[in-house]
Amino acid sequence: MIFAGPFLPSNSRLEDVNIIHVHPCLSAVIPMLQISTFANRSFLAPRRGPYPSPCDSFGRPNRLSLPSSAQAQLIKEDSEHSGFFAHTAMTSEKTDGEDPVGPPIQSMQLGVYRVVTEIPAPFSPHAQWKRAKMMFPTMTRLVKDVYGISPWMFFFCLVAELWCKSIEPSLSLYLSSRILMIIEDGLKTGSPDGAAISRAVGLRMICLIFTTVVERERDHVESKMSDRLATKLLDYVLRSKLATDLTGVQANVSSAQFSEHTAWFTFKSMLDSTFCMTGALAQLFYISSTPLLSTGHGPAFTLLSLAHPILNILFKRMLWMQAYIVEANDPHFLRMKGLRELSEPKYRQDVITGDVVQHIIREFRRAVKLLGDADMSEPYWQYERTSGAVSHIVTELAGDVPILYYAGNAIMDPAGFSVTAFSTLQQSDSLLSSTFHTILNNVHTMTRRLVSVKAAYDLEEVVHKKSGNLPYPPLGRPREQGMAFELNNVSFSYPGTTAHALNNITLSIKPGQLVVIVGSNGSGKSTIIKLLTSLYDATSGSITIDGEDIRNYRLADLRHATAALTQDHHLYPLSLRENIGLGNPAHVSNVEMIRAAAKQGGADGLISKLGDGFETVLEHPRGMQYGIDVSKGDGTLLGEALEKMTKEADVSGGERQRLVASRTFMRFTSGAVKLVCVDEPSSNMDPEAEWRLFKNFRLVREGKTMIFVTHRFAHLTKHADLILCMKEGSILESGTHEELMALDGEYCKMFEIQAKAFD
Ligand SMILES: Nc1ncnc2c1ncn2[C@@H]1O[C@H](COP(=O)(O)OP(=O)(O)OP(=O)(O)O)[C@@H](O)[C@H]1O
Repeated sequence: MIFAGPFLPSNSRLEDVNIIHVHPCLSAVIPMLQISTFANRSFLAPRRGPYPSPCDSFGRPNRLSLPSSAQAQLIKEDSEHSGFFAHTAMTSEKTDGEDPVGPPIQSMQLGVYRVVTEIPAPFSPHAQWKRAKMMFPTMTRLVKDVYGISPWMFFFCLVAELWCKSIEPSLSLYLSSRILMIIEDGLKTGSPDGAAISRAVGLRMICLIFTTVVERERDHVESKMSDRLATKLLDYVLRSKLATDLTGVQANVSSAQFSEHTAWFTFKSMLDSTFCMTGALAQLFYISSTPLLSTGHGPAFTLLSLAHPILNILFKRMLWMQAYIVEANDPHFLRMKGLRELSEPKYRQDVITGDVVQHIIREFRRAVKLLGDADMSEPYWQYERTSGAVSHIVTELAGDVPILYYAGNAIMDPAGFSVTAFSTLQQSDSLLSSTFHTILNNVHTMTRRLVSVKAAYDLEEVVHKKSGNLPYPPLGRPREQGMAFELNNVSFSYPGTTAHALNNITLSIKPGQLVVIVGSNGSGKSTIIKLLTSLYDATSGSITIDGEDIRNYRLADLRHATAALTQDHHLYPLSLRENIGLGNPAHVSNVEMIRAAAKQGGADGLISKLGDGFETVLEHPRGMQYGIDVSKGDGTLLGEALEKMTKEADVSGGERQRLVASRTFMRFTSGAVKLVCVDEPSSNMDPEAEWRLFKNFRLVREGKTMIFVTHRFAHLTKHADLILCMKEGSILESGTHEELMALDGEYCKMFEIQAKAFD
């Protein structure tokens, strides 16, 4: 059970976050923290500004994410800390992994949770400047992107923010103090000036109405800008990610997490920080320069009002003010949770047929007993409680110091006491406190978010597999001939690993041959296919296609000439028509071709049974329907509505494989395919479907070299021109079925094991 903080955006999907598994209690905490956002226009504001908002201007929770290298470190140090729990302790983590990014991290145990945070670096102007310089190009590019969406909307946002964050709070403060002053004067003289009071109240009302209109319009425009920026950036990220080949994926370079609204939130944080700063300066100027307020006390009062937010920041431990990771690591707590999950419908059948109900209850009680009084409350609260009692009391008292100061002065010098000044200074205390918090929070979140935005922009720099210049098929080559391969001493290790998946493979595949690769698990069968289909380059040795080094050909041409079908291929979250049609994008709407391909893949029957036929969407994009505080089958009408909404057509595993295979048959309609690689695509198919599939492949083999990987010999090996029997990354035996049987070696042994089953 792991989750990452401070918060996930309400519109984020689980796969958008770096560390998955979001703690359910987070949803309970967010509204509580949202309540604490400060109403800075209140007439007589509460004494103490609350914590800075963890939400953006749309009320959506902020989101931060850790750099992937930090995760790697955390995962790495997992083992070092297992078994360490049930007390509060802080240890510094080593960050000596490869490619360390960001500040060092520290881990602490809070009850049943381990919490990992960054250790804030001591303030260093040089380091800050370096960091700012590093982020400057990202900031500039972001501002340009936002401006590019709509210049007038951009300027409207600037002006609206300037009004709402800088001008309006000071103006409000001025107007409310003016109303109070007139009232106070009236009380002193015994004849209140009704006209002046009405004018001042009217002005304040106008200001309030104007601000409300500006805010509404601003929210409207910002929401549009946010969506447009999101789609612009998503388009960019999509293009970059789709261009990333397996080498990049394997090296984890395309895993930059990017929630669609991150860029806008970053821009907003930049605006907010700037205008909050100018707003704070305006307030300070007003307090210290207004004669009524500055009767010797304004500046002192101003300084004292800053004590509370400063002490709060220095001493109050607030987990959500920083990026953090929480992991429930108490074994008894985890066991208790695991046992509790066994009551979910998913496990019903196993639990009932396994007759384990009593065991689960007994073990659950045992885990609860062993857990004892270990603190299970949310880590945010536990973290807050780790701050010392003295600093806590001092911080809270600091909030009252400005008022105590003023009250003391009122006793010493009653003539200089003014209720208006008292109230205005009290308001400004709250206002400054809140502004201060907002600035700090914004600067902090902006810095973190800029890292995500930079990661998204950096996707452009991902090193892709190099492409050669030679066209394929080479000019003058007979069009109806399959690919020919020569592998010479080929060895291969996957990126980031040292173990050889393939060892000194030497092999020759003639054009149009039907090759079958067999061998034990992990022997390198799929890896050979990945090299032949140019997903990876050999680590050493050479591979040629039609006598030319494979790396010299244009990658796009090779991909066009290759059809691959493996058990790792998936259905797309699109209609079945597109799922099959995309085998040949040029004919994605050609129903006749798609129907024929579906027949060859054995999927025609199942498609006709589905209500929407070829338009059925089996895989919907994730997270498109969800309920809050409602669950399917909870007995409410809402629960029932959710159930109907999320009910999707589904097919069996074997039927899925038939659909994916149909896409490969559609691919043949391009006429360009010269190599077909089929890697165990029929593991879930019934014997007849499997037999038909291989038969249909053999029927279209003309002009193509076909390579099959299989564990089931029956349908293929007797038709094979060449069988490769692999073991531990090497080719142990090669030849036809008869030749290998005559060898009486590994192949013969495997064949006989399968044949014996039928004796
Ligand atoms: N993406 C990867 N990263 C690192 N190592 C990998 C990767 N894929 C496979 N390997 C390793 O490479 C070796 C060969 O794997 P490969 O998938 O080619 O075996 P296989 O013969 O196809 O196995 P199976 O019959 O189980 O499908 C194995 O030791 C495997 O663990």
